[in-house]
Amino acid sequence: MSSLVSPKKKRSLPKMWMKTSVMLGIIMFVYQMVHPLIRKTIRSFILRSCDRYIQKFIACTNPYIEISIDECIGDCFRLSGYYVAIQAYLRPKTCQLARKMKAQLGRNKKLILNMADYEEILDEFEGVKIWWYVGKTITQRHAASDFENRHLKLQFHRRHRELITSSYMYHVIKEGEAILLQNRQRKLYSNNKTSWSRLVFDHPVKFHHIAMDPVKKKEIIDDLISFSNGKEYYEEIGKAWKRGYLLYGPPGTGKSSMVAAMANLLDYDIYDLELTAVKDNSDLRILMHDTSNKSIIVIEDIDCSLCITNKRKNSVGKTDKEVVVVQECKENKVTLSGLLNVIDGLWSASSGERIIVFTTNHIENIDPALIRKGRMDKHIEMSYCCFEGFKVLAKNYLKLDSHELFGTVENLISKHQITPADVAELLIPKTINDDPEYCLRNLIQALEKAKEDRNLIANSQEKATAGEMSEIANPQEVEEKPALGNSPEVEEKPEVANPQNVEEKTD
Ligand SMILES: Nc1ncnc2c1ncn2[C@@H]1O[C@H](COP(=O)(O)OP(=O)(O)OP(=O)(O)O)[C@@H](O)[C@H]1O
Ligand SMILES: [Mg+2]
Repeated sequence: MSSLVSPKKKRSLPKMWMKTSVMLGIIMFVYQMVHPLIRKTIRSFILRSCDRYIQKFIACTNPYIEISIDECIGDCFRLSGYYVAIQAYLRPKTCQLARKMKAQLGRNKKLILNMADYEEILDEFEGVKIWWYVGKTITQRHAASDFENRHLKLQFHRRHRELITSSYMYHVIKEGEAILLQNRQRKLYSNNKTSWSRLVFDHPVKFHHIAMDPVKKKEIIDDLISFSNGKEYYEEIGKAWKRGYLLYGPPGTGKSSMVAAMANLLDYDIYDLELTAVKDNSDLRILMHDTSNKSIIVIEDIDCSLCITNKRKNSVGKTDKEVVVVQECKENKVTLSGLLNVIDGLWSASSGERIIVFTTNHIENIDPALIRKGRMDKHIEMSYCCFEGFKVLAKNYLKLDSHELFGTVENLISKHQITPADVAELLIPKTINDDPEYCLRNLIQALEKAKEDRNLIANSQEKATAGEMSEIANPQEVEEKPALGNSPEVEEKPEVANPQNVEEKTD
């Protein structure tokens, strides 16, 4: 072999290497000498051109398509709703399949597991395999800090492009959002002048705790459920997806409890709007527009809230309480028309499902404009405790479905007005020795006392009316009374009342 290579060529090889090395050395030296910025540009140009060719090469040989979803949007401060929903959708599979996971503390200190960075899991949809992968890119946001922006990437074969883009992606987001909704921590918002502060809403009351006529209760539940499922229906009839409820009745009949039960049934937040804290109509508008979908906006005791009721406007013959309200009205500039405008504006401006609830002890004091159908679609009377309501409370508080004393309770409760709040209070065992029978007897005693009180009142009323009647029936007696001379006022009256008497005297 060695005889085939000429000695001249043998000598020129090391020479060539030397030349090339020198050339490379010079290039490297010049490259090092140029401005770092130019260096960076050259480097990224080379990388980009390589990357393009690499991508082209991969595209020719790789039949898989990728879609990526960023964790943050825009300015990197806002979490992408899609990302969170997809994470929720993948969570059950993550727990089953992922080898590396990240743990977070969620609602009620529940552990939430998500895929760790660079982890991959497999999903299947209508027999098609889809790979999900978590990646991240690091961007320099400030000189001092780098920002990690994660993304979820899904990979699938190009022959399933149509299925994935038109069905699978929607399926994932819909499922994910449903999971999020189920697990979300609901909020109770309360307002100051222009903003809301929030607390975790964790009221345990459900509809089965509410003591009321079961037929009426079912009607309300059906109404709420058909409202919450009625997106398409509301669209079809061209009506905003909103519903207004007016709850009225004496104190302690369960109006506030009903609002909490509604929120629990529909899984909504509650905005407890205190109108007396709001300065004027424009602040009210700000507050109302700052409420979110899937929420109940409740204005408690609407008749006492502001100068927006009939009674407050015509405040002749005011009671002390009313005087206070009228004084407040002068300072407070939220008006009835302002409230109506804001409610109607909110109805037309927002697209999601919302409920507004007014509660009152005095429906007769509310301006009809405020509660007309269309604004307050359903008027619900919360009334005194009936026997069916008592049974609900007995079941809740005493775990009793029946008892020999139920008959007595039924007999008494149908004749005497007692609020569910009072019944509930009487049925709660106060000491460890208070057995159900003791509590029932307490209730019976209270009902019997109410019966006696009512009889007493009725008797005294009867006497009073009998007295009045006899006064009207026998007017002479009335005239004669002054003659009895029992009071100084009566003594003076005849002289003024009967000028003839005076004349007679002078005669
Ligand atoms: N219908 C009811 N069913 C079950 N519990 C009730 C009912 N009504 C009242 N209660 C009990 O009484 C308490 C007070 O009731 P709630 O605050 O709901 O009454 P309200 O009608 O809103 O009174 P107010 O008009 O004074 O605001 C509740 O916490 C609950 O324990
Ligand atoms: Mg209340």
